[in-house]
Amino acid sequence: MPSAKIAPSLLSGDFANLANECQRMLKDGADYLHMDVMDGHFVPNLTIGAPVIKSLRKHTDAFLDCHLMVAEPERWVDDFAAAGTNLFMFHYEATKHHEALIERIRNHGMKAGIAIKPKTPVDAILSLAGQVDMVLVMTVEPGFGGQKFMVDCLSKVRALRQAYPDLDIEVDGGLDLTNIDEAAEAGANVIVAGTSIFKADKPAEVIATFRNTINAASA
Ligand SMILES: O=C(CO)[C@@H](O)[C@H](O)COP(=O)(O)O
Repeated sequence: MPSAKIAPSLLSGDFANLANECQRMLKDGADYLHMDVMDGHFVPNLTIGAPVIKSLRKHTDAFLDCHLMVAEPERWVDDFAAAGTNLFMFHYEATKHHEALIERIRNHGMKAGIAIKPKTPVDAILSLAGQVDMVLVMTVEPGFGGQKFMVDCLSKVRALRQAYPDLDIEVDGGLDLTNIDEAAEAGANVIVAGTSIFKADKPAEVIATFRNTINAASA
């Protein structure tokens, strides 16, 4: 399995101080910055859009892992590419035109990712997973930080890892020091975490433990 990448979710950071929060996470060892984009339709919450990514890009060269929890993700490819997004992660449930969207994202110079909600079976994306740079298995219902980790979702990670030994498989939602072992054992290598990193006394130690646990499982 590929090496660990730890992606703090800025949803748990201070939105009024976003550039500094990103720098803080990078200094503490983050590999990616996970940006949660919510439209109030696909999920019952509203966060940021491409203008914020564009502003942030002026402050950092870091890998921006943008998770679009939006209806009609096709509408936003141009804007997010122009804003400086590295990876455009869309939801399987949000479109019927998966392959065309993957191609369009790539043609705009971004990496492409596909995400599934907890109730979506893994079979829905088993073949599509071979066409993307990263798959995201949600381990909470998308929309809010601070929810309880849904351990049952790890069976989907196991199935994906078995089918794709070299794929980046991301998990997101409720990840913390009590469940990172299970996520690692299932085969996840990209860890998104908001609450457990931002609320920690020493975020750098949490990030390091996540990384060591994933890398130990893949050794
Ligand atoms: O996409 C989402 C929620 O929809 C996540 O990225 C959360 O922001 C993760 O936060 P924690 O569950 O780790 O607090």
